[in-house]
Amino acid sequence: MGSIVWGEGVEDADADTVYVAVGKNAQKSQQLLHWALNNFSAKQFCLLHIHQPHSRNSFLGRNLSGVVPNEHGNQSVHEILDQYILTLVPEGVRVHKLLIEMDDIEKGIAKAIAQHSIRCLVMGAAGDGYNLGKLAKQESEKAIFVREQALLSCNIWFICNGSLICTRIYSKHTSEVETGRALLVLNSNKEAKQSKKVKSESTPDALKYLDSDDMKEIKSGTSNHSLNSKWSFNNIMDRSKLANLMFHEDESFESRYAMEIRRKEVEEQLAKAKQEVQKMKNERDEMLDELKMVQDHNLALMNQISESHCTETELEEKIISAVDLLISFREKRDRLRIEHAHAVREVNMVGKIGKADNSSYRVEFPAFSFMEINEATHDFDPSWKVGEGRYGSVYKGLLRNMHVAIKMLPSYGCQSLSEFQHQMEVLSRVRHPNLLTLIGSCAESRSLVYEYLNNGSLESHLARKDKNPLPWQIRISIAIDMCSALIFLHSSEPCIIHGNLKPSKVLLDANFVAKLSDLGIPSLVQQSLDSDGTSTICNNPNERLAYVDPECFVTGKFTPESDVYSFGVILLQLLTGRPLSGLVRDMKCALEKQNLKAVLDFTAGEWPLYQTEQLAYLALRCCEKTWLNRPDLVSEIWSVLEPFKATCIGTPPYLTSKKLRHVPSHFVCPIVQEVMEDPYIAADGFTYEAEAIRGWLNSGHDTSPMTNLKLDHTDLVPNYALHNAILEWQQH
Ligand SMILES: Nc1ncnc2c1ncn2[C@@H]1O[C@H](COP(=O)(O)OP(=O)(O)OP(=O)(O)O)[C@@H](O)[C@H]1O
Repeated sequence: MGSIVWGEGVEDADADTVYVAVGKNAQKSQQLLHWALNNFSAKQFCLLHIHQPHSRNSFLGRNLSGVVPNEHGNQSVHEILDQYILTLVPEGVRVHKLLIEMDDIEKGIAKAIAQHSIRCLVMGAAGDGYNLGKLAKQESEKAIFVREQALLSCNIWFICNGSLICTRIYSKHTSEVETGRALLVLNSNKEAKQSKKVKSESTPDALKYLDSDDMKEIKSGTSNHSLNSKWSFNNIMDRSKLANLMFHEDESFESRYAMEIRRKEVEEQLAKAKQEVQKMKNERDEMLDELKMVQDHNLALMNQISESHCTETELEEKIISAVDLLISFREKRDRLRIEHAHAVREVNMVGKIGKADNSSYRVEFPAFSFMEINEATHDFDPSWKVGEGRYGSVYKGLLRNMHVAIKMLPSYGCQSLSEFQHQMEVLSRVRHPNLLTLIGSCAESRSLVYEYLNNGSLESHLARKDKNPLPWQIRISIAIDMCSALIFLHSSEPCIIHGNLKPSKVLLDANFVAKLSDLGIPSLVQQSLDSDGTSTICNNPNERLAYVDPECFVTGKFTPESDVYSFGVILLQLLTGRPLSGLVRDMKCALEKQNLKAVLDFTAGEWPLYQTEQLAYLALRCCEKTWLNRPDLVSEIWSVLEPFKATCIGTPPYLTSKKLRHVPSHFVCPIVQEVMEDPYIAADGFTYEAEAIRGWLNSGHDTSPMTNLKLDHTDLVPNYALHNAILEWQQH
């Protein structure tokens, strides 16, 4: 069915305009208009009338007093509406008119709401039922869309007899419809509360602060009113039914709309989820790429590691084979050295055999005449006498430009000339850096010519303690020198026993190198006294017997252990500087009390206590009465003394004392006792003057000049470091 719309000033209407639906009944319409004017503060109102042209109860033709319609039609409706406005509306309030021609009032109202975006509508509640929902259903989808766009919501106030019956929200897509329905049926406080939420700006002042209780009152008021007027009540119920019906018809549309909204939301969520999934896929792909890279890298590293392992194994094998090769080369080198040494020896032997005179093999041993001896000693001037012992006087002398010490043997030990010379030859072959060198002899005067040592004997140094006491380093160095000489003697073939070891027989050279003197003298002298030729002791009961092995008094014979005993006593004297009496006892006592300091001679300086204690125990063992309990010279005594070599031989502080030592001892060749010009290291580890050690080796020796032990080889290595040190020292 078509419709005609007349609007006067409607184009000026806005969202705040309050529409009042006026009908055929002038009284009710006036009540509506009154109520709207009283309850809305809006400045614009619009009278909405649905004209039913084909109805016999048409509004047209009636006047305010309900007169019959005339033929002027629409013009009359406007007049009537104008009359409403003139009589009811106060000044300052604008009122428009909206006239819609349609046979169905509900459709007309719905159309007006949709077309004019009515937000606020006041209409009668006791009139004919307006089925707004039906209208909505009949509208086309396009119309629905238009209405949804234009009509967000429309508040409808239902007025009956000048009072508000209920309010309703006409909407297609909000839950406010629910609220509207709740208000319409007026059956709960909760619903009334919800109604409060839907108040628009156009809500009448009277309703603005309505709560559930207010709504209850409205309900009760309405109910009371309905009780008073059955017609009104029934009419309201009809309206309620109508509204419910309208609502249910709207419900399917609402649900579709809700579903559409939901669908859109779901689609949006789905799109978001898809984006997320895509993003995660991308991330996963990136991570997979990275993982692949890492795996590749890992594989490459593993390959490298395995290659490294292979290389390592190969290198290890190479090292092992190189070591094997080195060992075999060394063995070969050693074999060659031995062969070389043998070859050299054989060459020397052949050379010697080739010489007509076998005596040339003998060490050249000067024989001095009595005249020379006499001259050297200035006619045995007592002022040139340096000492006198049991076996004769000792003179200092200058013989063939050499400073010598000449020992005059007693005449009672007279031997034949040949015997004396033979004995001299034997003694002259016994050479060691720590043995007083026998330079020559004078058979005529039965004198022996020795190198002269200008630092006197150990006895004299121990006796004058107050004047320049020997430092502990020199004392230990002396013990080392003595031990070295004894090892040499005892290891000689045949074994040579000193047999008269005591401090007076330990002479010190300019460098405080100790040299044992008087080797073989007792036997030389005793041979003439004792027919059996063995070494026996003189039974003089004096102090010198303190150095004699107690077992010799029982057996009457000297043994290598006898020298060890004497060495022990001298070592105790070196440590303590004490007289012989009670020396062993005091040392034992001190060690038992762990108070070595009590007996040590601290004029020698600060002894290294731990090592010194070792020496003290060693000395006591040497002094054991039973020779079996005494320590072995090489394996025990030397092993204790040797570590001191680095500290005590050729090192400060005593070397720095020019008063004591002018030349560092390690600059001096142990064989020739002169500062070395061309130092060479032999197989024994000692350094010698090249010419001296070569002479030693060439004369058939294969033993160390220092230890008399067999040399591993006869190779000599130049000692450049020592050579430089000597040169540097000589320059200063
Ligand atoms: N080569 C020498 N250089 C310097 N002084 C020496 C030399 N030989 C001996 N003397 C000195 O002569 C002193 C006498 O020594 P000698 O060996 O004759 O007798 P002794 O050892 O004192 O006693 P005895 O021989 O009766 O046991 C020594 O104490 C020493 O001072």
